[in-house]
Amino acid sequence: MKRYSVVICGGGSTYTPDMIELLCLLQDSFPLRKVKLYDIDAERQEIVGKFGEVMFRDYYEGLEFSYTTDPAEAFEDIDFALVQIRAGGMGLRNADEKIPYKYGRIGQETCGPGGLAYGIRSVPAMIQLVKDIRRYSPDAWIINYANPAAIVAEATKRAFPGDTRLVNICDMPPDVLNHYLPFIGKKRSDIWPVYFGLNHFGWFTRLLDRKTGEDVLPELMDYILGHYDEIHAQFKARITGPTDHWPITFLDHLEMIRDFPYSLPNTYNLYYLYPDRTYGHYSIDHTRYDEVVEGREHEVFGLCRKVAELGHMIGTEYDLTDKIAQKRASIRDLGVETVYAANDVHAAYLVELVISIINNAHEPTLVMTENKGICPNLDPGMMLEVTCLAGAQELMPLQVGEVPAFEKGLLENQYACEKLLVDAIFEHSDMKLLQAFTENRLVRDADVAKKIIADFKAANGSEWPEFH
Ligand SMILES: NC(=O)c1ccc[n+]([C@@H]2O[C@H](COP(=O)([O-])OP(=O)(O)OC[C@H]3O[C@@H](n4cnc5c(N)ncnc54)[C@H](O)[C@@H]3O)[C@@H](O)[C@H]2O)c1
Ligand SMILES: O=P(O)(O)OC[C@H]1O[C@H](O[C@H]2[C@H](O)[C@@H](O)[C@@H](O)O[C@@H]2CO)[C@H](O)[C@@H](O)[C@@H]1O
Ligand SMILES: [Mn+2]
Repeated sequence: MKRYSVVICGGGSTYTPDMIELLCLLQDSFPLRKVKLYDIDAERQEIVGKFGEVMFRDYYEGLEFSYTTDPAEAFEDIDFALVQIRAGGMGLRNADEKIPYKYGRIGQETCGPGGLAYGIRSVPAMIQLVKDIRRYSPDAWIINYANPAAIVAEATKRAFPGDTRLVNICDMPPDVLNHYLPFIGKKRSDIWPVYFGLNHFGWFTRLLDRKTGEDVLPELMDYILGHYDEIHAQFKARITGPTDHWPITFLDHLEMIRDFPYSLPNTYNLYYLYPDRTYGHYSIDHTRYDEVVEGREHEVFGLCRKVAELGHMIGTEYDLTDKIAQKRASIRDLGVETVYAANDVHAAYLVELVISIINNAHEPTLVMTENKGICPNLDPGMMLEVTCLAGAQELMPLQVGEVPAFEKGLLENQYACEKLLVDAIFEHSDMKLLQAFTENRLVRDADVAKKIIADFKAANGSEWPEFH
């Protein structure tokens, strides 16, 4: 079997250690000859790079591993670029999330005004990154997680028209399935999902059993509504404290399902449909940024430093020998647990896509792709997150059909906002920038938009492009 070369862009990402572990677990399904990390922050990346040196030395015989800040070194001779950069870093995520609260608006990483500011940084960063990758490895697959994925997808659609090996993905929809499918005795690999929406604003409308073709979403909805109090208590019991973001999110999500019990929504829909409730989860003094720095970043980097200090994982409390031996079978049987307090479905979802591509397996995978009639009553230019069959040459979208009035109204408004923002970035247009912020359901008011934009401009300094 061919052995592949992979570069992880954003090597200093808190998700990289989990990704490295998964690559060790999947040596048979996704055999590698080379793994490189690439980042613009050498110091941050070195924390993960030193960890990767130990893990790969212990568990990946013959693999060539390195980490660099040099694009030429990073992008020469690669088959897959796995992208998880954070343009502007966590410091500006803090600004994205705190500034809107100053004006009574939700501060969130990818939604609302914070997501728009994030998009203003991510678009130029991603366009440069793709250009750099294409310069050295024109045929490499670029699988992108960098957010805000909806805005990045809209911008890269325009900047790289026809680039069928540039794919934007999100781990939220599979995470929603991981939370609910077990209620009907299923897991993700048992079903073909039918989903539509923009990234972080979508709905599952059918869940087709891969054996029988039967739509099991009605069964799942019946189960949820029939056992609502029991599930609510179960989800509530998972909340360990006021900063336990995901269990709190999924409790709100369960209540949203009860209000709109005909489809399975994305958790991010909560921001748009329940803005008062989601606004109240945070404040100008404390947002998700604080929880991530105190939580995932602290835990993951602490672990990386410990393993680097030990110089080995084999024979220590971090030994993965048994787990690797057990898991080397297949991605499909991969349990979602990992040794890290951080993420699970994040790495698994991306590698599942890659394995489908290298095997030309045409697995059903949610990715962002141009509408062009998939949902005929939505703007044809929308970068819709829909089910595509992932093959070696391209990802082929499944048709969805007309969407209902409620979802159509929400998505057309959100797309107008995202499209205007990308217009503003490409045209350096102050007017379109103000229109994009004012259009957004979480801003709505031009006076508020002007104040938020002014504060974002000050906070972003040189990271904020010229608008006139
Ligand atoms: N699509 C999804 O569903 C999904 C899921 C989880 C995380 N993410 C995204 O993945 C990214 C990483 O998340 P994180 O919390 O680990 O971030 P992080 O801040 O921990 O790490 C991001 C890394 O990217 C680096 N970076 C920034 N700009 C870069 C550039 N131009 N070139 C190379 N490296 C660059 C930073 O120096 C940093 O080391 C974020 O954009 C996050 O929003 C997306
Ligand atoms: O607030 P963060 O940095 O913890 O997470 C923001 C990201 O949240 C989603 O990714 C989730 C993922 O869906 C969940 O299963 C688990 O792995 O945690 C991830 C992040 O913690 C969302 O899809 C991303 O776009 C966000 O960046
Ligand atoms: Mn996402």
